[in-house]
Amino acid sequence: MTAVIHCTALTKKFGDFTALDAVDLTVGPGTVLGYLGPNGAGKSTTIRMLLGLSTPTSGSVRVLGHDPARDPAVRARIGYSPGELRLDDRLTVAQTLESWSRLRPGVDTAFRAELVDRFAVRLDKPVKGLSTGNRRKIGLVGAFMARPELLVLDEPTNGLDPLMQEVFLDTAAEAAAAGATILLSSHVMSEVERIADQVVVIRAGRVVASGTTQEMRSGAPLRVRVVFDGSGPSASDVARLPGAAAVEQVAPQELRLRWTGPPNDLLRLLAAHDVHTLSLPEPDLEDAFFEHYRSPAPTASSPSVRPSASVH
Ligand SMILES: Nc1ncnc2c1ncn2[C@@H]1O[C@H](COP(=O)(O)OP(=O)(O)OP(=O)(O)O)[C@@H](O)[C@H]1O
Repeated sequence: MTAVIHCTALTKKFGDFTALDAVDLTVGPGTVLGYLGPNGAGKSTTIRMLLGLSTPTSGSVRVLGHDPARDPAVRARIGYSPGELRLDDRLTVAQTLESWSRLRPGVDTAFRAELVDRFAVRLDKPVKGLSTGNRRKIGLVGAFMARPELLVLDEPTNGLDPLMQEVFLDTAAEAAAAGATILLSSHVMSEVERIADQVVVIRAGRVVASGTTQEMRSGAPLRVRVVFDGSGPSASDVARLPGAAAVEQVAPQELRLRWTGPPNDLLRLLAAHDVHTLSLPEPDLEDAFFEHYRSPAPTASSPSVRPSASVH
């Protein structure tokens, strides 16, 4: 099966600065990929190369089997919602959507009208002076309206109110159900968790983790809270266990800590005491994500957790 996105050792330098460093990324058809990373991680840099808007310093990028910089026709098969949408300020919203529709084949005008309705877009407004959220909504209608094979969405909910975020998630889920491949760059874990099958986390231009949302969650530390009847183990005893981190004695009979891995050693230690309450909630993707923020930035000698990302 041909990958929809296939990047090999993708590298982008701006002068001496390496914004993206040998990223391998393979996204199979029909996959919804959450592409996550803190500010400046390299998400938009990757996206611009996927669209042929910028060329790699080294490495290769293939989108729908083509090199997007050499074969710009492939752009017509991609629905793109940029992080910052540039619009022609002389046009109205209706004229903007009409001009985009003329540029690309396959726009279903009935579906476009439905999207305008869903996203509560005011067609008669001049684009000049539109709010960030309203600009975002136009960009999303433009991305979805031709039912493209690949949707590349750069922080699509930035500036949207909660109702519109829901509309976006429903529309993206509908496109995915119809077989579209989606690359969703985001800071918002909850939305990624709702629709992504796979997650890739980049940081300082490198892939630091990748896997299914479930795998990401299971690799995340548990936030443990334990309250004892009587005395418990000392914080230093708990901190000596290899899975423990950030152990805090928050009250004479209460400990809080983060735990990574199977909790057997911890349970054995706790069982020697009289435990009143033990709370060990299921980690969520937010925890997994912030774990990658907290760990030291990757360097050449300490590469990523799983340095390449292959998701199908
Ligand atoms: N044209 C450019 N010239 C110089 N540096 C650039 C250029 N474009 C991006 N960078 C730098 O490359 C790094 C990655 O930027 P990028 O916009 O890809 O990050 P991002 O993950 O999309 O971040 P954000 O979430 O803030 O949008 C940043 O340090 C940025 O300052």
